[in-house]
Amino acid sequence: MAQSTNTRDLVLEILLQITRDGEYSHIALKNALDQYQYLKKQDRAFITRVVNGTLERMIELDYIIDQFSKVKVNKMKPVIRTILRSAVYQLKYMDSVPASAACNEAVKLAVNRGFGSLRGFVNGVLRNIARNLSDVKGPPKKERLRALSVQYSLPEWILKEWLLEYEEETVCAMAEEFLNERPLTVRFNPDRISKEELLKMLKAEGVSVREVEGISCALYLSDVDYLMKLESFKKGYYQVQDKSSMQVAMWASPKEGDYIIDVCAAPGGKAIHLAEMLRGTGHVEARDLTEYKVGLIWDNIRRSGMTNIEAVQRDARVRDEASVGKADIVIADLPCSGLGVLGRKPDLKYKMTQETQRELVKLQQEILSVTAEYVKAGGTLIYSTCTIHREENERNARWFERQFPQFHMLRECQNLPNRSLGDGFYIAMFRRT
Ligand SMILES: C[S@@+](CC[C@H](N)C(=O)[O-])C[C@H]1O[C@@H](n2cnc3c(N)ncnc32)[C@H](O)[C@@H]1O
Repeated sequence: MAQSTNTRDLVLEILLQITRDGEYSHIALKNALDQYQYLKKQDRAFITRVVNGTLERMIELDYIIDQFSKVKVNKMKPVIRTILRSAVYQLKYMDSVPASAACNEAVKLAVNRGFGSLRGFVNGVLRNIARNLSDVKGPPKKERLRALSVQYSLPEWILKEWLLEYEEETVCAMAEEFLNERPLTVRFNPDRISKEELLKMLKAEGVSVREVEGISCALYLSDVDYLMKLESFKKGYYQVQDKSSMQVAMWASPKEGDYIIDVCAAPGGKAIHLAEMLRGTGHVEARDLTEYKVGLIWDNIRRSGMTNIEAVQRDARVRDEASVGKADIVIADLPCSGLGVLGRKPDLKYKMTQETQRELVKLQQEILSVTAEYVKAGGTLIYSTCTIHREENERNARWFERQFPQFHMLRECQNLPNRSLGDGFYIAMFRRT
């Protein structure tokens, strides 16, 4: 693989945006790949792989670097530590990159970024790592948390929390799962295109497709270079949506003519699924907080071709008098710590803190209290998150039942991240009596 310094500079820039400037990984990557559409397919794949891989394995990479550098990673300048991290990722996890290329290109990057005085340091640390990588031992087993943290690149506080709630075997299986490559899952609208026609179209576009067991309108796509460029995507035949998140509309099972409010809907996956299930009848109001998010929903609505759905800017914490007692179904797919989707958004594990998690539990309760009122008698409320943290899930559901006895729970489910089930996800369905 002969990636140029420019490609690696792009990797460096994206990683800095994420780790130094706080941008979300999926947004930083998407913006860069949108901007550099002209790059060769293999360069784009290299950028995606190194950015995601470096984030996925960052704790382990830092541990390795710290074994060979006098200056510890957390004391380094952001540019230098980011160059070293992504170079060590290539050394350890990308057989296709020769060690000499990973080291030389890292030195060039440091020089180009104005750190010529550190070329000897970068070169020395990386060559030393390249020579001795196979001898690096993890922390001793007696430091159990630290050893697991380095093995799975998960912050210790997250592991500690999960170990209180799940068996160690389960925690390790989930942690392992987050490091596996995840398929791109899409849901197509059978009213717009038959499965046979879509499979034919995707094949002609060079995309490999696998069917999803148990969900006839879902497909796994691979060999996708740039989704937005595919005619099949632009025509709105399908939406990107994980298998577990498709459960929301399937559980809600709307009937023709239903009025549905999705109070936190962007980018619109579940709301559009519901609009499709209404088959042109009824109405879905897909709300979100900001103009930007509402714009994202509109983009997807337009692409989907559905006309029984609209996107509306509204703060779910603020009571909307006009909606009280009006909805057959309310979807509360609320902001959460997102620790069930670390396989897709690896940076979340470094951004999330216990304090933020606690604040999110309060926010979820606040939004549930306001929006539950929109459900009409006999109507349904679905609460969901993409996390596996019980405080945000089962315990919030119990809290809701105590606070709102006019609702009773019909069913709930905690999906743990798993290759066949999809992302980590929680759903609870309540009926208003
Ligand atoms: C888990 S995401 C929703 C995903 C969406 N249901 C889907 O299937 O595509 C949570 C959403 O809540 C939105 N949000 C956060 N605070 C909000 C608030 N106070 N009012 C409305 N939406 C809010 C976020 O902007 C984010 O888009």
